[in-house]
Amino acid sequence: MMNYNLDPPAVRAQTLTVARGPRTVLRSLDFTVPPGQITGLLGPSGCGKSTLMRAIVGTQAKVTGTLEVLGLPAGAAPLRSRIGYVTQAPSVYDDLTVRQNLDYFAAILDPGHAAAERRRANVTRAIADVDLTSHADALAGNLSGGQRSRVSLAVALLGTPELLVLDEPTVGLDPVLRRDLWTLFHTIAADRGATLLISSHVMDEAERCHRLLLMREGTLLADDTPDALRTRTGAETVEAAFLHLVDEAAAAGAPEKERTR
Ligand SMILES: Nc1ncnc2c1ncn2[C@@H]1O[C@H](COP(=O)(O)OP(=O)(O)OP(=O)(O)O)[C@@H](O)[C@H]1O
Repeated sequence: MMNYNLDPPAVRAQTLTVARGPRTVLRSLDFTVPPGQITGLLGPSGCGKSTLMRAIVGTQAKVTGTLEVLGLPAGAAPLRSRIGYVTQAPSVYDDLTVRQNLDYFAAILDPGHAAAERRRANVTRAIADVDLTSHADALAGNLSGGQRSRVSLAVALLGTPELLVLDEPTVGLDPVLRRDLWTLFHTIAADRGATLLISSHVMDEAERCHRLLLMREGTLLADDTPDALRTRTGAETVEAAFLHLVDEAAAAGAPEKERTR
C-alpha cells in the first residue's frame, strides 16, 4: 500500500536495544509511529511493552541504537512538555479532589503566579476531556477504578501533548468504560491531531487501532494496520493473525535459537 503520509514520524526506532539488569529485553527493533494516529502496542505479559514505552518517554536506562521522538533524541529536555505519559499504576492522590489533583500537577508543569489563569483553564479543559466535570470536586479516593484511570489520563492531557503514551490504560475496566475510553482516544487523535501509543494485551483492542506493533519476547512480529495483518495472514481477527505470526516466527527462529544456545 502506498504511504501518502509525508509528515515525519512521531517515533522512529532503528536497531533499538534495551537491557534491564543482565537481560536484553528489547532486541534490535526497527519501526516508526506515524503522527496523528493511534498505534497499538500489543503482546503478551512480559514481552517488553512497558520497557519500550519507558524508552520512548526517556525514563529507561541502557538504551542503545537510534530512538527519535518528535524529531529529537528520546529523553531530550524539550520533549518533557510535548509528551503525556500514563503508567500502569494511576498517579492520583486519594486525599485530594479531582480538581486538586489536576491543580497540583498543573503547578509543576506550568509554575508561577503569572500562569495561574492559564493553569485554571487547562485544568478545567482536561477534566472535561475525560468527562469528569460532574466529579471535579469528588475525592479521588471515592472514585471508581475507571474514573481514577481517567484522572490519570487528564493529568497527561494537561499540557496538550503532541504524543500520548498510555501503558495499558484499560486494564481492569468493564467493557462499557473500555469502549468509552477508546472513543475518547479517537476524539483526541482526530480533534487535536495528537499521536497516541497505547499498550494492551487484550487483542480485541487491537481492532480499534489505526496501526499495530505486535511484540513477542522483546522482538517485533509485525508493524502494520489491522486490515493488512488479517489479509497477510488469512486470519479473521488480529488475535488469530498474531498467533499465526508467533507460529511462523517459531518455525523460522527455532534453528537459529538452537545455534546461539
Ligand atoms: N526492573 C527490572 N529489572 C530487570 N528486568 C526487568 C525489570 N522490569 C521488567 N523486567 C523484565 O523485562 C521484561 C519486559 O518487561 P515489561 O514490563 O517491559 O513487559 P510488558 O510487556 O510491559 O509486561 P506487562 O504486560 O506484564 O506489563 C520482562 O521479562 C521483565 O521480567
